[in-house]
Amino acid sequence: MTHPIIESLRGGLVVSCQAYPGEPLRHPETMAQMAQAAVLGGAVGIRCQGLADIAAIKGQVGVPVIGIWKDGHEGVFITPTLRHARCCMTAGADIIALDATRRPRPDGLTYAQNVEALHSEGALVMADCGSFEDARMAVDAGSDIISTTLSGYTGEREKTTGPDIELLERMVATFPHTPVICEGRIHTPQDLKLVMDKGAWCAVVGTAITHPTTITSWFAQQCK
Ligand SMILES: CC(=O)N[C@H](C=O)[C@@H](O)[C@H](O)[C@H](O)COP(=O)(O)O
Repeated sequence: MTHPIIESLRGGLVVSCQAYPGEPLRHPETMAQMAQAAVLGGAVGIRCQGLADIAAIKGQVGVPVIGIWKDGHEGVFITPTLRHARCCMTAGADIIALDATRRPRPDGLTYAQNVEALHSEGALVMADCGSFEDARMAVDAGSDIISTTLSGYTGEREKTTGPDIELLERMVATFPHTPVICEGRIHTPQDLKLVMDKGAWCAVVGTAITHPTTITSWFAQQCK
């Protein structure tokens, strides 16, 4: 049976609210306000980064929160170790998203060992995959959700202009018993409709909703 928290995301839009060190919106309260605004617009879940943001957002919204902790910029950096994952749990995340590539992890544990430990502690795990082979590994490891998050960022898949539809379709067709989230480069409502039509359990949109600097640049480029 699908866990009620995952069931509540089915068919809906999850909004990723993230701002990075040095960026003007980098403040937990600002991200919590962003998350509240997204929920008012119809988001069924929020994805967010960093312990302070997870806690601030959990304090303000009733929808499930997918928590990550990005540490570093190279190799495995999305919730790279079991320690990072446990901290996300403690901060209040309902679902912990982890890098689910087949690359070595900084603490020497395998992805499967992370899932096993987190499940024994009551967490739900979302696998951020960069390829079909990652998705297979993540399903074999017992992930609660698999996603296309890292497609185009790990060298295994070309970085498509929009979402990686080909990978999404293959994951949906091959793993019918594991919810597949489409995440990454969904930039328009039309992109979102397409990924839902292709069988995504739900979709995560970040930049196109919550990163005004990038959105502004899309418009500004048209003035040059
Ligand atoms: C690759 C990576 O680090 N992705 C991150 C994962 O949390 C975020 O930077 C993205 O904003 C998120 O995946 C949503 O994608 P998009 O912003 O394209 O809608």
